[in-house]
Amino acid sequence: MSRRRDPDDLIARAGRGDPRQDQHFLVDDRVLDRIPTYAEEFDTEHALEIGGGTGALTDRLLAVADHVTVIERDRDFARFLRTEFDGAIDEGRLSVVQGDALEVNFPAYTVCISNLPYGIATEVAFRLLGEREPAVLMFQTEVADRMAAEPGTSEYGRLSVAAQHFARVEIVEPVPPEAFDPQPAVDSAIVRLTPREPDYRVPDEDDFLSLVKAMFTQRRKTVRNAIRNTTHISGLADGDAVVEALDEEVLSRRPDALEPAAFARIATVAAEVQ
Ligand SMILES: C[S@@+](CC[C@H](N)C(=O)[O-])C[C@H]1O[C@@H](n2cnc3c(N)ncnc32)[C@H](O)[C@@H]1O
Repeated sequence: MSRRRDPDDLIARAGRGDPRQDQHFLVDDRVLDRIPTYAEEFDTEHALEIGGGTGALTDRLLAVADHVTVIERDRDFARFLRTEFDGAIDEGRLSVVQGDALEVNFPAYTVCISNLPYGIATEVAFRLLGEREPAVLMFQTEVADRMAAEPGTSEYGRLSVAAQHFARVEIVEPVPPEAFDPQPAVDSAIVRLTPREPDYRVPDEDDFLSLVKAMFTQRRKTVRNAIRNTTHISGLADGDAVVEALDEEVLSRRPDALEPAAFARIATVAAEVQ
């Protein structure tokens, strides 16, 4: 790779990040250089970056992608990115979108590679999962662990089921606070999401995710009670009918022990009896 921009130089010119705005900029060149390598097996024709900041990662993405779209909420950093990368913009290789990543439309990207703003990382993850495109994302470790968690663990929850439903989830690198400026109060980890078809079917994706969301509000109850108590969240018209149609084996388990396929089975039975 040719010489990339120095992250400390970028901060010196763009200004330091404000932690209250989720602005923790990567300053460790080795981590910055490694991030695109985790996407080597993916189509990097159009990379989406959420939260461009001073552009240290944008610079690395421009070295591997034909086109990069950066979404940055902060007006000053968005303006800085447009000036700093005016050459790439003139060549038609970079688009800078100033706005909130939870609100703006995503372009038709082929891979998302981002050091996410942690305050909205879980919501962004749900949004990205629905896009069914590959991703390499920096999260705080606690969120990365939840995505990769196995049934029966305290980290296992709605995010685990959704992530594993859409993708193979791999934690590819732990990243310490010292890699950032300013340093976050938490440890971080890079997660790779490789889209895949699950080995089970769901009748309707939205209904499945609503059911999972509902059941995890009662994660330590039995499945029987969780189904009955959460119809206002799951949208099930008749929770009792669903319970009656399910086997005792699943009804007596707890939602936090159910693998994604078991939630899919409940969603299938629910669709049949509604
Ligand atoms: C953790 S920093 C990463 C910056 C840069 N990519 C890097 O790696 O150094 C997150 C960036 O997301 C931006 N941001 C925060 N909330 C955002 C939102 N809702 N939508 C888009 N960008 C946001 C912040 O201004 C900040 O620049």
